[in-house]
Amino acid sequence: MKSKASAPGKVILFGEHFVVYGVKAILCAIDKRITVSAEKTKERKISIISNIGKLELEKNTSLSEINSPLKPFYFLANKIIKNHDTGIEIIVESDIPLGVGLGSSSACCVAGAAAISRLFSNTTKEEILKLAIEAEKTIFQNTSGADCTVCTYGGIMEYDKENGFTTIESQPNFHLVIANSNIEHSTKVVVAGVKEFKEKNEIEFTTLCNNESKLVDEVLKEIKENNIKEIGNRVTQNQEYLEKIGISNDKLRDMIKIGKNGSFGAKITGAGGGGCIFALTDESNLEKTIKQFKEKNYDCFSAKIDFRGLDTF
Ligand SMILES: Nc1ncnc2c1ncn2[C@@H]1O[C@H](COP(=O)(O)OP(=O)(O)OP(=O)(O)O)[C@@H](O)[C@H]1O
Ligand SMILES: C[C@@](O)(CCO)CC(=O)[O-]
Repeated sequence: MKSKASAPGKVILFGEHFVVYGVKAILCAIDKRITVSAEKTKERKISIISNIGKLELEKNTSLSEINSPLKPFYFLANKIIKNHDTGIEIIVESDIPLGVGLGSSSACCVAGAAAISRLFSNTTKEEILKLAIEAEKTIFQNTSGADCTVCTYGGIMEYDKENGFTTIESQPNFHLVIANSNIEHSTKVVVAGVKEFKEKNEIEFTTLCNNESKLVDEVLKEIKENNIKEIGNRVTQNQEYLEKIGISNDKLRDMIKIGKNGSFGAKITGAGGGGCIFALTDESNLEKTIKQFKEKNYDCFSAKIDFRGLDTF
């Protein structure tokens, strides 16, 4: 028997990094996916095959001995098959570029948790999300849980660490143009850098958290009114807060300048330090924005909101 699951990547529209410290964020899932298939095997090993490499280990290997980006899959498989007399083979297929802020790790953890657990029982989305966050913590202990949540449920949502998520019911008519700096980041490393900034600048960081929190509340009102111009201004304002915490660089600033030129606003999305930015557009300025990135030889594509979330088949 084979079990298959897929989960979308994501864009953080507002609130990355501040969400780790309890501020509300706004996120949406995007139409790029990771698909994981899992199959029981007679050989009692855990084997993982992905476009980024392979890992094959005996059951019950200590996690501290595993130095592989495939560790979250091993963690999930070992936890789930612990009491079953079986091995497992996992295959990962991805169309989400890795380490650029589009939630590849969360999509892996969500699709992995679903594909593996559903070989044994009919796990709910809630249970899968819990497993996925545990798996993500094997590579990035401090995760806010925001990314796994939106990859599980899809759509557009507000999220905070204490209260979890609330779906945003109004479906704004915007398009996102995502441009990739092709500078890979490690979310864990960038988040650690922000922690250092916070510790050295406690007062400034608290002010930034308060400002971000107000900004997110205003955006939630503007989304209801579909006021795209105003939402775009908030995107640009949010980027200023991200500049202050040190996760931007010259290339990202150049991309944001290009993005802002044709669109309603542009900012980094995800951890930063590299990775992607997005520009907020609608039908009126979508093509122009894409053209401007292409003219400067930036890798870019338009993304739609994914409303499917986790899919199992
Ligand atoms: N195709 C893949 N196959 C296996 N593992 C993958 C794949 N893509 C991503 N991963 C997992 O996700 C990790 C990258 O996660 P990281 O958090 O650094 O970036 P991201 O999730 O793409 O960005 P962000 O967290 O900012 O959205 C990899 O080290 C690996 O563990
Ligand atoms: C940087 C961060 O806010 C988002 C990464 O996509 C980290 C997190 O929320 O776990």
